[in-house]
Amino acid sequence: MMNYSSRPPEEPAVHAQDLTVVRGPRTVLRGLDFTVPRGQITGLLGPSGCGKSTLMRAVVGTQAKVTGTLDVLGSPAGHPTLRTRIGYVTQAPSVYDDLTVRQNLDYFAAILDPGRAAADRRHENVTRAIADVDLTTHADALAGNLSGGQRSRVSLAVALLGTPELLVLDEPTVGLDPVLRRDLWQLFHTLATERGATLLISSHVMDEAERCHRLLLMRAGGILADDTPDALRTRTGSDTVEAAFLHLVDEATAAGRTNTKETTR
Ligand SMILES: Nc1ncnc2c1ncn2[C@@H]1O[C@H](COP(=O)(O)OP(=O)(O)OP(=O)(O)O)[C@@H](O)[C@H]1O
Repeated sequence: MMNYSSRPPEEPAVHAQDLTVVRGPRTVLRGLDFTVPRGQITGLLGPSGCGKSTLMRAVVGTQAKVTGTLDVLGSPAGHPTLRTRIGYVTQAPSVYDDLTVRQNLDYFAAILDPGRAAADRRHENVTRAIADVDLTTHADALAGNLSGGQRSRVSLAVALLGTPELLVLDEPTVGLDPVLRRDLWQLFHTLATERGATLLISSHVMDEAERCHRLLLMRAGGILADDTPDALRTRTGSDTVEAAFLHLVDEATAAGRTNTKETTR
């Protein structure tokens, strides 16, 4: 179990101020301010191309041309000490097709926790991670013979190996059937409530927003809202987060029109 006793309770897992990212000729994220609280699930939602993956890459330290402030678990994003404290799952499953599920995990476990003395601990961690993602009955199957959803779950199991404090998951439920999606969201809640992990999860499926403790709603490289699902619904007088999002988009578009009129006057 992780020990958080030395950090102040109010310190967020992620703190961004004026976060800006340029990719190629484009400014993809424009001066974002937000925080991600510890021990909760924060959903990062918005339409395709709005900058969700870029924001996640910045948080895990793999994105170039990042300016502004971006602190992660008390250190600047990308700091070497963060490598073992963050689990990151990209949209493309990163598994070796010619290895079984268990062999894939054994391989990554050996990198994280090397040496003969750690063999028993590695075995335990690998078995737990495989069970966490519900692949115990497929542990000896070649990854190349698994379905797309099963391969994504192997990637997730790899990210769970080191018991990370912060899990950054880029669209982890894409292509999964409703039962698996529900089971994965149950796992995410268990990781937050029982293991104290912080989860930052992107999705463009609005019904998944209802399962998050907090939401960062994004649009066109900006943050449209940073609130709880309940507060968003109440503030916009909407029944669902999807309706709240559309309301906020209309509001932002109308405000943009007003600004344009004002500046062209
Ligand atoms: N290498 C690049 N050079 C220039 N622009 C890029 C590059 N990679 C991504 N972009 C642009 O940056 C923007 C944000 O991309 P990003 O992948 O972060 O969006 P996203 O919200 O994660 O989308 P999706 O939900 O489809 O994965 C997009 O408009 C994309 O076209």
